[in-house]
Amino acid sequence: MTAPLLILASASPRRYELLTQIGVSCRVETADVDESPLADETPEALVSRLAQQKAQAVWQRLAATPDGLFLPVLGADTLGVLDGELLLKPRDFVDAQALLGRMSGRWHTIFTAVALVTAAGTSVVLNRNAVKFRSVSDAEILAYWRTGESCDKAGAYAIQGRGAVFVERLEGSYSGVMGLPLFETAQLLAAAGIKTM
Ligand SMILES: Cc1cn([C@H]2C[C@H](O)[C@@H](COP(=O)(O)OP(=O)(O)OP(=O)(O)O)O2)c(=O)[nH]c1=O
Repeated sequence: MTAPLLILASASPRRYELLTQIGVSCRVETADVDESPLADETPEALVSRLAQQKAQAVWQRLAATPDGLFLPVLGADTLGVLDGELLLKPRDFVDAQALLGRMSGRWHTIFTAVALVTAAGTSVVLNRNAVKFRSVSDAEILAYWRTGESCDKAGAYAIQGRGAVFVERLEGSYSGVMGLPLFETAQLLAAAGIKTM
């Protein structure tokens, strides 16, 4: 087991897999962060703030421990936007049905922000993706809900799973929609001296 290069401040298994894909070994440490938007906060500001807060909360907790490793801490947040409304994780089937029904046949935006905290401070990058859904019937939405894939995903779908069948077109980063844009993440890590090759 190679020593972790960084701490991943995320419970998302997708983010762990994506970091592993580019050869970055990490240890997962999560922190509870209130993800509710501030008044009049834009989606871009919200997703960037949450990515930073997740990483900074873990950094501060580790720094306070006796063996505070001071390994860099990476955090991320993903959300969708359609007609100015946030597309977050569905609360239940009715919520998922409303989300996917609104997204059916239309373009929506998926934002993912990635934040890296090191002793030198915090850097953050924002990745923006445009996703076009084909038309999705109510019967398909119900069948999709029953797969269980919707519940822990922003926008109630997983592009890396069965949700791929809804995605007619993507302008941006597949890994960014999944929750960790690998090009931007590698750039962020390289700027902090963390090589992926
Ligand atoms: C749109 C989309 C989102 N997602 C996932 C990525 C994230 O895990 C989740 C968005 O919720 P987030 O709050 O960004 O992340 P999380 O709650 O899973 O983990 P943590 O807060 O601890 O970092 O949606 C996919 O897996 N595939 C997709 O196509």
